[in-house]
Amino acid sequence: MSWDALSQWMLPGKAAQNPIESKPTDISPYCKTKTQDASVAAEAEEENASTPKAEPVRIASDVPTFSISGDDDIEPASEPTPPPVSMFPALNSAQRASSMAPPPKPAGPPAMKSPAGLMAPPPRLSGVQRAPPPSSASSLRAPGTGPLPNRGPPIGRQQRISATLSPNGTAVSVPNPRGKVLLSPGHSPMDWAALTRSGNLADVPMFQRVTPSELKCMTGRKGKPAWSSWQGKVYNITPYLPFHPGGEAELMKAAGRDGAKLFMDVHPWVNWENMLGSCMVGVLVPEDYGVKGLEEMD
Ligand code: HEM
Repeated sequence: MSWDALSQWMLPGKAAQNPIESKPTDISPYCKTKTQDASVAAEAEEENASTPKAEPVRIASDVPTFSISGDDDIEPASEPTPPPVSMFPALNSAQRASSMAPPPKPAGPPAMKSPAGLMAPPPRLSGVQRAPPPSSASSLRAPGTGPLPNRGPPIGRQQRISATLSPNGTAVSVPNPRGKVLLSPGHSPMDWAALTRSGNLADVPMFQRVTPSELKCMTGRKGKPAWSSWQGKVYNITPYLPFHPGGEAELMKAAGRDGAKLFMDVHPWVNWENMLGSCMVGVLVPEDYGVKGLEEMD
């Protein structure tokens, strides 16, 4: 197949007129904060105290001694400073004597304390059917109904082109002022070129003389073929309908009548005769063509 077959459908010198070509971070329960670290260490110390352990032999001189009131202001870094004892309210104050009631406990069942000091998980709702967890495979499954993505238009239906692919593969919306359609698979211009070479597509036994009223009859509806005339010749445009880049509906406007004006208004650079040569039915004759001939014979 050669592209030459397509270029011959363009009228010489007209192709150039074609405008187309041209919350702060969530910390996991396993990730402890500094305060959690301190409490966990305190718990561990308590546990150690209750567990009997072998005591190492200690030499009294190893124990460091400190003087609180002394001038020595160097504190050993290894010993943590004991937290200051709260002196408020004062030991002899009325507030202490009245002994304030503790804050009320929250209503509801007491929260279970887990060994790690973490909150217990919320109770499960009994009787509630849980939905299965979304699986990654479900997103790969084809939907039961509706169109599938990226499959193009349904076969047998033409759709106006409204998007194309950019060089990086993303869909780009483009204006389609010319009204081109997406042709269904197997109906490209190349396919049409191959079909026209395969034989005669006029669907008539021999060349016909077609009167205007006969042409008017061939509308492509009610089982009749669609014929159209161009410069005195009549063509069967039915086989070309699914191949027409402008869509079937547009082409059907020329059915049953002279299509020259419509054709030239849209694409004067297209070569009708070359494209539809194998669809030629015959020639257009005046309405009284046959009658006149018979009258002359009388
Ligand atoms: C009957 C013979 C016809 C033939 C052989 C024919 C052929 C073509 C071709 C080859 C194209 C593509 C043009 C391009 O890519 O530059 C086209 C497009 C188009 N045709 Fe036709 N056509 C015919 C009749 C008609 C008629 C009668 C109409 C309108 C009533 C029409 C409307 C369109 C439109 C809107 C487009 C898309 C826009 C464009 O390409 O300019 N065509 N046609």
